[in-house]
Amino acid sequence: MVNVTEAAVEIKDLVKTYPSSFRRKTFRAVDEVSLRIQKGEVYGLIGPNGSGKSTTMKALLGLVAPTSGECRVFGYDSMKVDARKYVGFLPENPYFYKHQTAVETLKFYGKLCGMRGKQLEGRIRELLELVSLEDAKDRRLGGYSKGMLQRVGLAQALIQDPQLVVLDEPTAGVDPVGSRQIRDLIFKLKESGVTVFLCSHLLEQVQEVCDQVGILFNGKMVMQGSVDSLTAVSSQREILVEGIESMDMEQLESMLTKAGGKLIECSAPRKSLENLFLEIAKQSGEEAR
Ligand SMILES: Nc1ncnc2c1ncn2[C@@H]1O[C@H](COP(=O)(O)OP(=O)(O)OP(=O)(O)O)[C@@H](O)[C@H]1O
Repeated sequence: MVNVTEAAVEIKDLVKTYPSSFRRKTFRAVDEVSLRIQKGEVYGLIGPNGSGKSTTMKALLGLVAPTSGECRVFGYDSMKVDARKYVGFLPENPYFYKHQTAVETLKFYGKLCGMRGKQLEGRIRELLELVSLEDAKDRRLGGYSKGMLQRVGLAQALIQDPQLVVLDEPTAGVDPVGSRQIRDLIFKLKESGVTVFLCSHLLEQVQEVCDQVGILFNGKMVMQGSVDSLTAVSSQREILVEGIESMDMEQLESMLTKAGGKLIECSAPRKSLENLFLEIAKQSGEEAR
């Protein structure tokens, strides 16, 4: 059973060094990183290439041994087998046997987790429905698109009904329709109380889906907190007006000046390129493949 009194993830002063060829010095891929994820939260780790995101995740999963510091999953030391019972993982570049179908792949991973028979078959059915791959379940993965492969990867990560899911770039190489499906899946996981720890370069989606965000640069955690607290510009207010054909800008500006403010920008709002793309995809009846 998951320890209900513990945080889902606790990383304390994590350091991971690798040998560097330069004068036999070591290089710090992760440099005293600490973070805590409460149960049911979605936490996003962001940062440029090589900033230490994957290494932090791998240390949490016990796939790399920390040089110093500690990582705990529901209170269990990450290097101990107990910590892995409640965790699902989607690696950055998941490798699947291309000759297997989605059902065969999920059966393989389910068996690795000790699942068998009716329990495993039922779980596979549920997951194929969750990731919308029922129609393609008997096709070989060699013919799957990148978006479909990522969804098989997600189903694989969820096979043993984990309480914590670690997703390393879940939308890498996936088009906007596919990445929106993955975003919706993350929302579904959150709704069902699963804790999600992800890293991504799609900052708009991270902002949409995460409760907490950590920003890594050169292996160091430079900022972390709730998305709202990090993104709010507390000294400004945004007002969106509809139904005015022509506006006396001078009048508006003088009103704002009288109230002690200053008009910084006045323009028609824009939709994001992502929303525009999704609208067009919908209009042209594009089904996610
Ligand atoms: N096994 C290893 N041996 C040596 N150096 C490594 C090893 N694994 C990672 N590194 C180095 O550690 C640094 C952090 O790598 P990491 O993969 O954690 O970054 P990342 O933030 O996940 O990058 P990306 O966004 O490109 O996936 C990089 O400079 C990388 O080259």
